[in-house]
Amino acid sequence: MKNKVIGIASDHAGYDMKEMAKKYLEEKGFTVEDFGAPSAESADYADFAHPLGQAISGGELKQGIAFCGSGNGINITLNKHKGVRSAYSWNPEIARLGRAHNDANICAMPARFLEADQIKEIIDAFLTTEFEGGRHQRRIDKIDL
Ligand SMILES: O=C(CO)[C@H](O)[C@H](O)[C@H](O)COP(=O)(O)O
Repeated sequence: MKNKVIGIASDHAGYDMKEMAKKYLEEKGFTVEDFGAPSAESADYADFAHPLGQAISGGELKQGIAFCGSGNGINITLNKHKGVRSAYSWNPEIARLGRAHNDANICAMPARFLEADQIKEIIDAFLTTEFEGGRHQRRIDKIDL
């Protein structure tokens, strides 16, 4: 398990915010493993979500950040992977709750509906919040089929 490594993925619609977030995370001292998209050229979110989901599900990476235009497609795809809990995070409080209550291991955001500063705040909330455990662990234990 790589601890200070964060996986990141987007489609074309999330590409610019992915690049921005990658730089922000690197400035904070994280190593970022980029699963694409490689550019803002039209692409399909599942092609980049699945490799990130596999890395989290397989235990190779502990946490990830993901973007698509609305955030829906990439979030839906990531959550198909066993053990992945991708929280659809459109503001910092939702991201904080995703960690505190859901032990989310991926933070998925709607790139076309957020400014860069909002995304930085969401990432900060996601990365600095600990899982509370207790009753929330019992609930999480019931998620995977
Ligand atoms: O938001 C998305 C999926 O939930 C994608 O990022 C796409 O951008 C969206 O589906 C719109 O597609 P388009 O090819 O960018 O018009």
